[in-house]
Formats: sequence, structure tokens, C-alpha cells
Amino acid sequence: MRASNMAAGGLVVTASLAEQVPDMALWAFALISALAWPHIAYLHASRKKDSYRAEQANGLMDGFIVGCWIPLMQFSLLPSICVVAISVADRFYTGLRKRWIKTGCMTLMGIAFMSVYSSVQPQWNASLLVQFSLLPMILVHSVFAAWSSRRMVRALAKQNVQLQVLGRIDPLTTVYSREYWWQKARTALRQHHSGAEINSLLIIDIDHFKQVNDTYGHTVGDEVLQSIGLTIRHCLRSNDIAGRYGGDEFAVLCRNTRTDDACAVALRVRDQLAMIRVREHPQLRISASIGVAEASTEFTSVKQWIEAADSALYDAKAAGRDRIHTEPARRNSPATIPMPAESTALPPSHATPHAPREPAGDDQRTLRPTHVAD
Ligand SMILES: Nc1nc2c(ncn2[C@@H]2O[C@H](COP(=O)(O)OP(=O)(O)OP(=O)(O)O)[C@@H](O)[C@H]2O)c(=O)[nH]1
Repeated sequence: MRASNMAAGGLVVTASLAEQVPDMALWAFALISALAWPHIAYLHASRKKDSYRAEQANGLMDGFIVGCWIPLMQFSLLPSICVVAISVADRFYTGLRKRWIKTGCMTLMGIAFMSVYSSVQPQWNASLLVQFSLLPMILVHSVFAAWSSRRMVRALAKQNVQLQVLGRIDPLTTVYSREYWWQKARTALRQHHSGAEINSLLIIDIDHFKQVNDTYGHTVGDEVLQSIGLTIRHCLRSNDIAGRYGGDEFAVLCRNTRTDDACAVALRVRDQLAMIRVREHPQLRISASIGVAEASTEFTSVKQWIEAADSALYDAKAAGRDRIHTEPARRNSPATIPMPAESTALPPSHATPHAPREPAGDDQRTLRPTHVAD
């Protein structure tokens, strides 16, 4: 942008100089400032570590050059005002607008310096040649301004989308953030109320996770949480939505799923979580307690739905952990308390989730329907 604007501005200066009898130094200054300076400025900014700062310094030099051009154009009003206006507009486009006073001072210094050096006679009216020479500058500047605004708007829109996506994901566990999950749960409950879907949710809480942190440290705790997130995601079907509900608590929405099928999903999750291993601490084992609640028309809010699942989770914890319970209101349907999963040694790796097992019938064998009704 600087290269094109300076070249176009230099054309106006050249047209003005052509009507005078300037010495070679003035010609040289006009050509260097119009053609060479933008490239010098670019090299200067691109080689500096803090290119924004370097560009601010370049902006001061731009101001000085524009100041020098005004006497070279014999203070002719039309080109002088155009050059200054375009220089000001450029500072807006480039976001370098914080140095108005310094840049203004540099422009005044440029005017003073060149007035003394060239001792030109002011000529307020621009000749026809000078007026015509202004056209490329106006044209180039308008096109570049429109192009750079469009580029900035597009970049901003792209960044906004990225920010939105980032805001939806919990950075540690890579499942959805609590807020986003909550929105999805609200929609799922609405769908349930309308009769379009039957939805269930799981609340998964890692057992004694505090001990993991206390024994192995928070870094290992984080590593385990990361694996938990991955494992849960791998265990789910494409319609299911996992979110991080709290520190070591996860929530899963099972769309179009009744309690029994949600229990099967929970069982898969629980078994796979039990297989997580940490390379540096092969003895580390984790287990999870899971509460399952099917949506009901009685639930007027997601909070009530979650409370139902939480109450099932509480029962699972109270019953000894490492198990799955359904909400109390549905105790006539099978609440599940699976046997502890077999611990199969994993190949050494960081906290690595095993590949998810298929929801095979074998898993179902570990359900204990009789446990429910108490
Ligand atoms: N490393 C790590 N720990 C976390 C994070 N968020 C929460 N925690 C820890 O997770 C633990 C949760 O403990 P609690 O839910 O109170 O209890 P618990 O030890 O899991 O025991 P039960 O839930 O009763 O089985 C606390 O020690 C928190 O400090 C996290 O992002 N990283």
C-alpha cells in the first residue's frame, strides 16, 4: 500500500517539479522518496523483531516525506490537501493512528525543511497537468483502501469463527465446554418435550481424582484428564455430545437414546476409562461412577435433568463407586452396577486411551438388573 501510494504521490510531485526549474537534488529526493523509500521501509519493518514498532517509526518518516512534498508542489492547495488527506487515511487503514501529534510534527518539520532548502514561491493554484497527475493517486488509493478493508473484514470474520470454535471446546480435555454443552442439552430437552426425540444424559465423575493429583501431581492429573476426554469421545456415537461439566466431571448427552441404551454407552465409557494408563506410572488406575437420567416432560429445565443424573451419580458413589446408576425415579428400569473392568496392560505410552471397544453384547453381560430396585 505504501509503495503504490508513494509512487502515485511521487507522480504529482514530479508533475509539479516539471513546471519549475529545480536542481538535481530535489529531483533525486522526489524519486527516492516515491520509489525507493517504500521498499526501504518494508525491509526495515520485516527485519525487525517488533515489526509493528518499526512500522510506527516508518510512519513518522512518511509524515516527514509528505511534509517535504508540499513545498515541492509549491504549496498548491489541491495536491497538498489530497496528499495529506491520503496520508491521514492510510494511518487509519494500517491501525497506526496513535501517533497523530508526532506524525503531524514530522510533517511540519518536512514542510519547514523543504521550504528553507528549496526556497520555492508558493503557487496556490494547481495547473491542469498537476490536477491530472492527481487522478492515479486518488484511484490507486480508493482501490487499495477498499481491498485492504475487505481483507481485514475477512480476516476478522475468520478469527471470530476460530474464537467461537475455541470457546466451545475445553482446551484440556477437548470435549465441549460446559456452556456449549449446556446449550445442546437445552435443545435436547426441548426436542424431548416436543416428542421429537427421547434423550438421556450421563454424568461421569472420576473416583478419588483428588488422590491422583495428590499422589502423582497435577501435571499427571492433567494428563489423565486429557486421556479421559479422548476416551469418552472415542466411546460415543456420532450423535452423542460430551462436555466437561466440572473439574473431573463430564456430561454426555445421548440423543435418541432411552435409559437402557444410555446405560450401555455408560458401561462402555466406564470400561474404557478403567484401561487408561500413564507410561511413567504404570500402577495408576482410574475408575468412574456414572449417573444416567432420561429426559422427562416433568423437567422444566436442564438443571432439573442434571439433578436427576446427579442423584443417580450420588447413589453410585454411595454404593462404592466404579459403577453406573440410573436416576431414582426410574429404578423400575434396570439401574446398572457393572463388575470392575478387567485391567489389561497397555503398551507403554503417555496416558493413552485404548481404542474403544464395540458396544458388544459381552458388555451387557456385566449388567446386573437386579441391583436396581432397592
Ligand atoms: N489435575 C487437575 N485436577 C483437577 C482439575 N480440575 C479439578 N481437579 C481436581 O479434581 C479433584 C476433584 O475432587 P472431588 O470431585 O472433590 O473428589 P474426588 O477426589 O474425585 O472423589 P470422589 O468424586 O468423591 O470420588 C480436586 O482435587 C480438584 O483439584 C484439573 O483441571 N486438573
